[in-house]
Amino acid sequence: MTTDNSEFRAGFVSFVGRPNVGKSTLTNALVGEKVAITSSKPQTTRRAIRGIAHQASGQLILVDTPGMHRPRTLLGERLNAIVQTTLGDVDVIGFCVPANEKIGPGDRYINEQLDAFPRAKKVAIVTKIDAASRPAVAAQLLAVQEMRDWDAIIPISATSGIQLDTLATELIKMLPLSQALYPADAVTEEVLADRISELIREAVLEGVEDELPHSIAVTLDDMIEREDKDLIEIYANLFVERDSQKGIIIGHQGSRLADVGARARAQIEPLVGKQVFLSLRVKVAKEWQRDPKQLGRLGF
Ligand SMILES: Nc1nc2c(ncn2[C@@H]2O[C@H](COP(=O)(O)OP(=O)(O)OP(=O)(O)O)[C@@H](O)[C@H]2O)c(=O)[nH]1
Repeated sequence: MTTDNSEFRAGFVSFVGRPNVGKSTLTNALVGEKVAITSSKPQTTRRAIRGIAHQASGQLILVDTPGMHRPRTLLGERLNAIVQTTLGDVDVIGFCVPANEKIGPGDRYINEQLDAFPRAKKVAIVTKIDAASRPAVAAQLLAVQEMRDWDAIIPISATSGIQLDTLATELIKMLPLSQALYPADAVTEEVLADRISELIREAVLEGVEDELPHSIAVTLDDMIEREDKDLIEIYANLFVERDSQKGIIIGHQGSRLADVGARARAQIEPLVGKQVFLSLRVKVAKEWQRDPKQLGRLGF
């Protein structure tokens, strides 16, 4: 290991930004393994997930937060509280803004919130540069520069792998001198059950209508390692808010749910290194986003 190197740095970095700007995709690209779920639906990240990116010069511990936005429900308030606690603790905050969308009120709101964390270095990351023309990227870099006195401004593309090493190197330079905080092969601290739940949520979100994503929560009832076979049995619940949503998820004669199960299994099997039997049950928890008791039960 490189821990005896006196120049080695290690610390915590969190990416913030409007929903859908590419924070989870960036986390995954830096870590090189699927640790945070990504989705084309906004606001799908609900937990502070840690991914760890290892470089010769240091170790970046990535704390993935839910999207920061003006809260409208109790769930929204709790999510914002998670963001506040997380950001109070990190060495660097990476403010993400996509190259292919104009800076708007949502971006400015988040930028203003960053004043509350004077300890953290602040880096602007212009994401998705593969999806914008060169002049548009240049214009976005200028617009971002006007927002505050950043410690660095770095354009990247997570999906095309552009400038990811540069970003990692620059972020590591801003971390404190420290020996490695995790073993070199660690990619995440999140417990297996949480990662499995997130993969199931991701599978459910694929191809559903816009109103649904906020209304889905996944809990695991049980995970049983079979002794007679190379098999893990996973029993999971999908919570929705209304009966009508239950129908959407299950689909005609259970066809959608079967697809969801197949997609989730394909993601979970490489993670656990075994065959997976997955049982999904769809349940209705009325208005769970507004009910403190239910939120607690569902792990928020
Ligand atoms: N073209 C392009 N698309 C990207 C890039 N990074 C992410 N995306 C897409 O943008 C969408 C949102 O990405 P996510 O990583 O889920 O965004 P997020 O900011 O984590 O979103 P929330 O979890 O909702 O906060 C997905 O459809 C990604 O495939 C990129 O570098 N280039």
